[in-house]
Amino acid sequence: MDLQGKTALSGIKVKLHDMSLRDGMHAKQHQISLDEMVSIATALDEAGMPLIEVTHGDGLGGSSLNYGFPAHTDEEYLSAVIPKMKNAKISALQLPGIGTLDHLRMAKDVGVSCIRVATHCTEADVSEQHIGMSAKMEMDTVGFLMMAHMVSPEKILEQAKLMEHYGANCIYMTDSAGYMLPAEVTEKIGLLRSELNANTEIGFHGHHNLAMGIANSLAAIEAGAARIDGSVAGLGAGAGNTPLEVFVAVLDRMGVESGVDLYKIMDVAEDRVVPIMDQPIRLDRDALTLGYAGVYSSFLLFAKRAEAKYGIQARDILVELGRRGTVGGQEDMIEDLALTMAKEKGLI
Ligand SMILES: C[C@H](O)CC(=O)C(=O)O
Ligand SMILES: [Mn+2]
Repeated sequence: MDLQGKTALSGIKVKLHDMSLRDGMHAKQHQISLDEMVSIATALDEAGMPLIEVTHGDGLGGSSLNYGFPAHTDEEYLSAVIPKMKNAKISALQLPGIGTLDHLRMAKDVGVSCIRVATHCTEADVSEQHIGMSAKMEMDTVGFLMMAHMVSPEKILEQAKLMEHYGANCIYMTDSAGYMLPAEVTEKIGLLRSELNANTEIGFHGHHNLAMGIANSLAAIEAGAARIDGSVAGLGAGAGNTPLEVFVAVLDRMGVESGVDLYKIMDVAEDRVVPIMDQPIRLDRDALTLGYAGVYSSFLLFAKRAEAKYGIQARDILVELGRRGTVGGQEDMIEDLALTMAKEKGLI
């Protein structure tokens, strides 16, 4: 049975980038074992996934009281996975201020091919050193602008141009809160595509907090994005990332070439990723609140833990975090806020 119809995207090629073993680390409180990492990464490689990200959820050097201590160091994870890859390239995320240039050198030494330097969407200027060094080491160098719903298309473009100028060969527009609707993705990616250098690739990283992961990723491709992030079975922060096995099925139906085998990636989801989940990745009321209120997806488990500790509903904490315009890096404010709210309510 021919399941494909001809669509406006037929024949387009897109590069998928798996986040299960990096963004998924948030959902696993950074406790994925080495065996689980290797088992999922080798199955993804076998399925034809071209790029796989591996590190602490908050990138190289994320291991800390603020972000959470992982089961293993980044170097241990990377050194376990990279030698097992037949075709897939491994990327590492790096947030300046968390990851250092020494982490970057370590990543290069153990065989990481792609460095993604992430900053808040108004702070690209802090990425100059990291992007510059990664480009100098001739790595695939990506600038990753987080919480991109908080600013105008023109601001995103201004920040993207800085990253491009520092040496990034690809710029990501990142919907960290899963807040965006397709029209916003179209506008922002479209502006980047028309104004950045023609040989600079554009990427999109979505979260599924309003169930828009697939629709937003399609809008991004239509507007000119060549790389799309997602994670198998959606294993990622909040309601997870764009679920890759679903996205591959949709791309197949649309005639878009991803090079990923649909049945094999379905099996990775079912047989390897779902069994390691601590809780089902689903749009519960708290994950939905992230998307509705525009809150950083990694805050979800922090808010749930604060609810358990102080008796304030995670939803109320998240709404207040959104109202205050908090961004990644302010994880310590969550407990502080819950404590204040509990005192105001006379709970403690
Ligand atoms: C450090 C964050 O988890 C990066 C990311 O995946 C996002 O902003 O979304
Ligand atoms: Mn993310």
